[in-house]
Amino acid sequence: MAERDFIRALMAPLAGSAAARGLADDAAVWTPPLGRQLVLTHDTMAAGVHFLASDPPGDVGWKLVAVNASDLAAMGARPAGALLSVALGTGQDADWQAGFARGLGQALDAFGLALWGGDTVSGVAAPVLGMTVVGHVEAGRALGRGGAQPGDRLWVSGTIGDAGLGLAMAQGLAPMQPWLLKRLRRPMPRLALGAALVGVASACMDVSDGLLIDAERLAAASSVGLAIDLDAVPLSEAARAAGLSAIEAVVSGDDYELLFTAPADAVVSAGACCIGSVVRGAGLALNADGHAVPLPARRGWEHAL
Ligand SMILES: Nc1ncnc2c1ncn2[C@@H]1O[C@H](COP(=O)(O)OP(=O)(O)O)[C@@H](O)[C@H]1O
Ligand SMILES: Cc1ncc(C[n+]2csc(CCOP(=O)(O)OP(=O)(O)O)c2C)c(N)n1
Ligand SMILES: [Mg+2]
Ligand SMILES: [Mg+2]
Ligand SMILES: [Mg+2]
Repeated sequence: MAERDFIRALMAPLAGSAAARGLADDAAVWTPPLGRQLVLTHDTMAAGVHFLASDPPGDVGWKLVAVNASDLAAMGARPAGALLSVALGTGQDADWQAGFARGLGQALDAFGLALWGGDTVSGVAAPVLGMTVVGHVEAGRALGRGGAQPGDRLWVSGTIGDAGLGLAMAQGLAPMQPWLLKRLRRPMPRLALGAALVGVASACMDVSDGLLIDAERLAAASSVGLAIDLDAVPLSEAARAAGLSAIEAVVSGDDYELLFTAPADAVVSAGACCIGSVVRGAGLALNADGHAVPLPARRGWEHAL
């Protein structure tokens, strides 16, 4: 398919907002809501690194939107629009492209994002997808990683470790369980929770690389320590049945849950679990069954450059 046909046939139908101008101009033109601050983020997904080239293309499209929306959720932002970068190889034929567009469109709809534009290239050895998303918050109210105070409690949404098990399944290393595979391939960013945490959470981030490595980042940004009770880390029924332990769950990554702190007297919405507290000092202290647990050497995913 020619680049212009890809844009006309697959992308333009997803780009119905006035801001996108039918993808017929050189750029989008968007009017931000009065008095709101823009929140902007970008995440990349590369074949072999973030997904398998053999994954269903609709799932790849969904996940690209979801991981970006998750960073908006972490900031307490309301989603507005997205710019998409597509670099494809010969393995991504017309069927793959149509499937990708379908999953992408489903996620844009699900998370309230308009497709505003992007860029398309071919000829790369392995597909690489990038997305910039734009959201907005009430001015001065964006959440961040930096506000945790000693005495606050530490919370996490949903369940942790499901996607890591899903990855082992996708790689053929564990018996297939559709619900866990779905947790890897169709993550549900916690947009409603993030928005509800504005004015409640003292610090917030999403968990993409692993709960421990991400908690270390929150602790460092807030200049505090975090005491984490491994027994309190929420595991799904499916993960327990698969034999997952908490110490495995907290380093597995791809969770796209929210990790946040709030004052001890704050009313935290349902769907989150208290897993510890904010303390003076630095770094993480792990506990299980009332005993200190040494920090594992590998605490999550980090790209080596
Ligand atoms: N290549 C880059 N150039 C500029 N900023 C970057 C780059 N990579 C990451 N960042 C910024 O660094 C911060 C942390 O990025 P990252 O670890 O990717 O966050 P997340 O895990 O939430 O996606 C973000 O504010 C992001 O915008
Ligand atoms: C094929 C494959 N291998 C490994 C993983 C696991 N994985 C790779 S990178 C990563 C962390 C998230 O990616 P990153 O680029 O750091 O996203 P960000 O934290 O910036 O949102 C995880 C969990 C995967 N999802 N797919
Ligand atoms: Mg990122
Ligand atoms: Mg993030
Ligand atoms: Mg991210």
